[in-house]
This record gives sequence, structure tokens and C-alpha cells, in this order.
Amino acid sequence: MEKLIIHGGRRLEGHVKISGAKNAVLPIIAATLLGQDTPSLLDEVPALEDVTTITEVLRKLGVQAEFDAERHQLHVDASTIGSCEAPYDLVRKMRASFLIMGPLLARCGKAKISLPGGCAIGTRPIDLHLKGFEMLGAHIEIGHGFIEATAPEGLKGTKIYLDFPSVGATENIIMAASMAEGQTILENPAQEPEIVDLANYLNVMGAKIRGAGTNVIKIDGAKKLVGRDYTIIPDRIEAGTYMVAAAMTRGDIYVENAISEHLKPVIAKLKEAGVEIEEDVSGIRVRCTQKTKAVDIKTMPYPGFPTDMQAQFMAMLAVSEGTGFVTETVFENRFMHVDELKRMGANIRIDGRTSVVEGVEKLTGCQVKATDLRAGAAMVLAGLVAEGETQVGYIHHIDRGYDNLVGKLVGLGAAIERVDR
Ligand SMILES: CC(=O)N[C@H]1[C@@H](OP(=O)(O)OP(=O)(O)OC[C@H]2O[C@@H](n3ccc(=O)[nH]c3=O)[C@H](O)[C@@H]2O)O[C@H](CO)[C@@H](O)[C@@H]1O
Ligand SMILES: C=C(OP(=O)(O)O)C(=O)O
Repeated sequence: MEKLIIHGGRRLEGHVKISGAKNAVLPIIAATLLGQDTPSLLDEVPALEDVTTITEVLRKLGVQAEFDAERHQLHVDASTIGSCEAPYDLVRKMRASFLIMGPLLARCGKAKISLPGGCAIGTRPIDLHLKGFEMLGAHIEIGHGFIEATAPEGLKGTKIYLDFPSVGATENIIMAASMAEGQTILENPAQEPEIVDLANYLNVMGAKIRGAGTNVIKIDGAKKLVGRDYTIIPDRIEAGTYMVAAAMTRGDIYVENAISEHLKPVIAKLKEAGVEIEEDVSGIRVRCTQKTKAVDIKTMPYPGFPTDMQAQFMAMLAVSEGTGFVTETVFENRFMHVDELKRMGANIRIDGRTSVVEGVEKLTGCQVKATDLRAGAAMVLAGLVAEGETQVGYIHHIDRGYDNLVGKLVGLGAAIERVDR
């Protein structure tokens, strides 16, 4: 089994370059399905397992898709689509595969996709996606583990209010509505920077989307969208993870490409913890000279504190001065890392949706597992400051979302290696 072996206690310093955002590139790759006539060339595509998986999904649909991981470029020619069906083996690997439903419905008037199922962090239903498709005029049938959506007469623009600002539902609805007849008004959508990136790409393809990033999005359906070149935004969660690494190791890291506008709650909380932050147009410098102070965090949809940074902050709080409260409101079961951190000596107790983290003097290295992607990142961060050796297993979760994690950390002076034993 592949593992990461970390020897803790090294101060991290230097430059790290942030890759393109996983959560922007996945919906954008799904959106390439809408591009007729000309191919799309996507730039700054991170080399991640999730990118490989969604590229395979495109190929299963009969679309030409080539990923050049060295150049970080993905070439997609969706001028013809051969199939509208996504099988379980691929959707199971990555829930974001479900994002092809909106584009397929818009482009082909039908889609059959395996039900994604739950995952470690929660049941993650897709009711809001389906409600949106139905309001746009699609007929939905569920059976034999598949969801089949059809709209033989095409989709029609309408007003849709989302009960919760779901990121995936917002993306799927925008993509479906971009080729619907007439106007769609989406109220209470997600406002994440990745939604704005998707809308920008769709607009470059010929869509008419206004208001992405605000609480109302208006989409005027276009007759046809064409493939276009596009560059993906930097990954704010990857950036935030290295910022926490600087804070925990009392290091000094320049996080190149990080966009401070996208990281406001993370920056605010790091400053509150006593970390020095300097922002400029090319990135963010993070310096820490003392033990961090405990802070409280509560995850919320954007622009609130991101749930995808909760586990990494928990690792930091585990070795901070004082007691911090971590409240998770977005996912119902995103505390799997607590037991793993406890194995390393952390003092954490869970009380419903809140974890109470009492900082300890030191963590000690041991064998732990990455129970999900960000839990895995938290284990690596804890390993960077733990006494002795930490072995992190189940690292396929980490490969889903961190491009060259080991290389980037080694470049900053960490003692970390990937082994297969
Ligand atoms: C590929 C991608 O971009 N993944 C991100 C996306 O996931 P994802 O798009 O799955 O997250 P959502 O915003 O949809 O989910 C947030 C909450 O809404 C619930 N929900 C969602 C849809 C639905 O139809 N019904 C429903 O109840 C979910 O179970 C969850 O509790 O946003 C999450 C929240 O910021 C991030 O943690 C993920 O990294
Ligand atoms: C939960 C995450 O991703 P996904 O929605 O792809 O599972 C994440 O990026 O932390």
C-alpha cells in the first residue's frame, strides 16, 4: 500500500506555486461537453486523480479528450458526443462526475448517470440538482441505480430558488440553463469563486450568464455554444493548506498565485491566530514566529469559512495555545479526522456539530489514515510538526486533490516521501 512517510519538526520556508483549482476545473471539464464546432484547450489544469477520472468519463461519452499532465493542459473536442451514459465505476470514484448531467441534458436532451451514492463526509444527496432540472422541464426517472433525465422538447428557462446554496446544483443548473429556451433566474445560488470561473468559461463559449458570484444569477439561453480556450483559477484550498503549513511549522512561505480575495476568512482566522500575512498581486507571504493561538471557526457557504479548510485548521488548533471550537455546518459527518488526530495525541472532543480542540504541547508520529481528501491533508500537516515518524495511509484520497504534494513540501524543506510497502 502506498503511504506518505513524514519526519516532523522541520520549519518550512521558501516559495510554493499553487496549481489550478480542482473545484473549478471539474465543472469546467463537464462544461466542455457543451462546446460544438471547435475544441477547448484548458490551461492550468492540475495533475489530479479527479481530473484523470472526469477525462475518462468524457471518453466514455465518445468525446476526444487528451490530458497533458506535464503541461497542465487538457484538450477536449466535443464536436460529437457518442453516448449519454456515465457508468457506476466512474461516478463512484468521483461524485463530481454527476456534473455532466446538466451539459448532457442541454446538448443531447437526455442523460443517464449512475447514482453517485454517499461518501465519507456525508450522504450528499442530489435532490437540489434534480429539482432544478425538473423545473427546467426535464423528466427524471430513478431506477436500477441510475438516474435518467430526458427533455426531448428541450429545456425552458424559469425561476429557480435553491433551498441551500449547493455548489454542484448551482453549477449543474447553470450549465443546463445556458442552452435552455428563454431566461432562467437562479435565486440563492452558491457564490464560490469556482462558480464565477465556470460562468466565465461558459460566457467565453457564447453563453449569457450574469450575476455569478452574487445571490441571483440570470441566464439567457443561447442557441449554440462552441469550444474555447480557457485558463483555470488557482486553487484557494491548496493555497490555504500551505498557509496553514507555514503557520504550524513557524515557517515563512510565499504562496505564489494565491488570490487573497478568495481566502478572506482563512486569512482573517490565521491573523487572529497570530500569523503574519502579507498580500500582493502575485501571492501571499505567510510567516509565523510563535505558537499559534486557538481560534473558533464555523464552516459556511462562501464567503464564509470553507468546509474544505476545516480539517487543516483542526490540525493547527491541535497544537495551538488554548481551546478552539470548530463547528461544521455544511456536511453532517466531516469529523473523521478527529480520531486520527487523537491517535497522534491531540485532545479533541466532539459535541454534535462542534469539535472542542484543546491545544497540546506536542503531537507524536504514528500510523494514521487519510479518511477523505482534506482529512488526509490534515494528517500530513500534523505529521509535519509531530515528534518522530508519521505514516499516512489511504493516500489515494489525497491524490484526488493535491497536485505534487510531496514535491512541493520537499521544496519547502519538509522531510516527506512516498513509499509503496
Ligand atoms: C467538486 C466540488 O466542487 N466539490 C465541492 C462542492 O461539493 P458539492 O457541490 O457536492 O457541495 P454542495 O454545496 O452541493 O453541498 C453542500 C451541502 O448541501 C447538501 N446538498 C447538496 C446538493 C443537494 O442536491 N442536496 C443537498 O442536500 C450536501 O449534502 C451538503 O451537506 O462544494 C462543497 C461545499 O463547499 C465542497 O466541500 C466540495 O469540495
Ligand atoms: C469534498 C471535497 O471534494 P469533492 O466534492 O470532490 O468530494 C473537497 O475538495 O474537499
